Amino acid sequence: MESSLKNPVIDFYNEDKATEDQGVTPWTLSVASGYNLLRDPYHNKGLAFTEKERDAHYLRGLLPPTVISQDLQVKKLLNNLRQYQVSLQKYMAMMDLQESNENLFYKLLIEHVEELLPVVYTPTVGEACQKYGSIFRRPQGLYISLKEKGKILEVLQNWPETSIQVIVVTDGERILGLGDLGCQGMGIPVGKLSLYSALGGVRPSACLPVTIDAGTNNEKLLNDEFYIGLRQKRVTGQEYTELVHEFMTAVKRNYGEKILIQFEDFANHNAFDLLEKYSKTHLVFNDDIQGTASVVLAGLVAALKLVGGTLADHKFLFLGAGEAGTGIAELIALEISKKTNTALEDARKKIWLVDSKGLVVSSRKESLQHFKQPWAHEHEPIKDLVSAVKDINPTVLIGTSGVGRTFTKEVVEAMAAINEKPIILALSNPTSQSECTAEEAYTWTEGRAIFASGSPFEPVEYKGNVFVPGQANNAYIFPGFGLGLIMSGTIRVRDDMLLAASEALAAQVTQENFDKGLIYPPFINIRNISANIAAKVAAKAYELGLATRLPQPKDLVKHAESCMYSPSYRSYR
Ligand SMILES: NC(=O)C1=CN([C@@H]2O[C@H](COP(=O)(O)OP(=O)(O)OC[C@H]3O[C@@H](n4cnc5c(N)ncnc54)[C@H](OP(=O)(O)O)[C@@H]3O)[C@@H](O)[C@H]2O)C=CC1
Ligand SMILES: CC(=O)C(=O)O
Ligand SMILES: [Mg+2]
Repeated sequence: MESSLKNPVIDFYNEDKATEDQGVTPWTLSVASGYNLLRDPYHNKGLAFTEKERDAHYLRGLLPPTVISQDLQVKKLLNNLRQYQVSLQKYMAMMDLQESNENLFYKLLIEHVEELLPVVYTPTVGEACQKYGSIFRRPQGLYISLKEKGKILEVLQNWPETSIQVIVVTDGERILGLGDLGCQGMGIPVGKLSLYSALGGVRPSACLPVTIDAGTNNEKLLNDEFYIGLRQKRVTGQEYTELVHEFMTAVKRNYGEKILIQFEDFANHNAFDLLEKYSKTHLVFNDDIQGTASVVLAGLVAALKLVGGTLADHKFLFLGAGEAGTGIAELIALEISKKTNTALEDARKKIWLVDSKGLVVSSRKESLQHFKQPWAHEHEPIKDLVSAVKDINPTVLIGTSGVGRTFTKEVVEAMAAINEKPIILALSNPTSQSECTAEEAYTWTEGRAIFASGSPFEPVEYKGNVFVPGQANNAYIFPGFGLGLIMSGTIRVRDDMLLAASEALAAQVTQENFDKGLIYPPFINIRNISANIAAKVAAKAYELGLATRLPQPKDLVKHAESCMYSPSYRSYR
């Protein structure tokens, strides 16, 4: 990748802002041209180069004579993608496009987000990570392994872009509900950052995917000849801590105080501690703990319109007491506590969690990990979920176990027996790990469930009615949340910002959505939704005195929209 990357010759995205915010030179005389221009994914337009551009940039003869519009390119690519029967082939075609013509990739993704989200994100990204070694073509992010220990700052400087605003980092130990995929977890930061740009409008060149390779305990990968990571067991303790700390320190040193770092798909034995440790010194958030919490709270608040009552009137039961489960539980409790002016401990009493050993109860407290302890209420032990449902009588059942088909017919029927409109959220990803399918949820509740899942399901026909399941995925939150932090120059994340994001998302659910039983707005409006989320998050940051970009813009929604990356081609002078 040559210098043209850093010195675009185009009417650069939001030039004035880019200059002011990131110190980028907006105009430069260094011109990528000819063959190199066609090989430069950031400036390539393929057949859309105009006659004048072909003359000016030495492209004559390098392209066939026809000139087509970007819209026609999108149409052609969509037609081509639809020919593939296998999702992974679609994924690879999308990755090839991203690596050959970035603007076209984003235009296609933005304009057909509902069709293509399952391709670049869950569920297909899960399979892509499992097979990442076999399908690996070109690096899409930075690999920081134990081999780089002691020189991580230099490694960061190898990345061709300098004005990075957001990093998504994983160590690959808990990739979706697929377990430890080691270095091949890279598909997740790459996918998440594609959504930062497509859904949240963060400039693609400001995004950096990172995978920390501290080894893997996945024997299958260790024995796989195509595995791309270190062939050793994971390091733990001091060695792991030092590696991550060196990375965190180098990132701040290289990119400054306002660089946003999103932790993604770390195992829970590291995730909570890293969040706690670095939230004091860095702009960090954990998507699985906090982003998920914000999206689920939004869905539940919206669902109140369908089921009635306040959040405090409901009772919540989780299958899975890890990052997602306890993260969501805590934000629900916080919201209830704030809204009803009650103590957090009392609000927590409305929430129950089941882990692999059964209901989390006080008699287990000594042996529980610290993040489960606030949920260890007084109750006799219960081993299985059906008994827990029958005993606790929840109005809301949330799956965050990472284990598929754990909401059995008996469990769902028990929910339906207790509730007129049971709220059932099967959040585990990818589709194979979903606690139940949409069809099961609607059939077993005779069409009464309010259902959403982490990975998408098709609409279901049941007794002549069509039920449209929602997608409860943190993808609704993190792109807009990140945009809000970046555009306001915020330096720390606070729970109140997550609540603000949640409120903004819930407010985007329309009567038309409710009439279809939906508790989330469709993804088709996501850029508008993200602008609203960004505005609320930024407003909260200004209110808390954590935003550094002053003065505060008067209309934050308009400001968010004006900051958003557009994938339309610019004309090359
Ligand atoms: N929809 C969305 O936006 C998101 C979805 N997720 C999904 O949520 C799932 C869990 O992620 P995360 O919370 O980070 O994972 P964790 O590993 O932190 O937590 C998993 C929890 O599930 C429990 N568990 C595992 N197996 C069973 C079982 N058979 N019965 C009951 N409980 C069980 C574990 O129990 P124990 O503690 O005893 O081991 C643990 O408490 C993943 O599939 C992930 O893809 C995550 C983030 C966002
Ligand atoms: C969606 C997501 O972040 C997860 O499943 O881990
Ligand atoms: Mg995740």
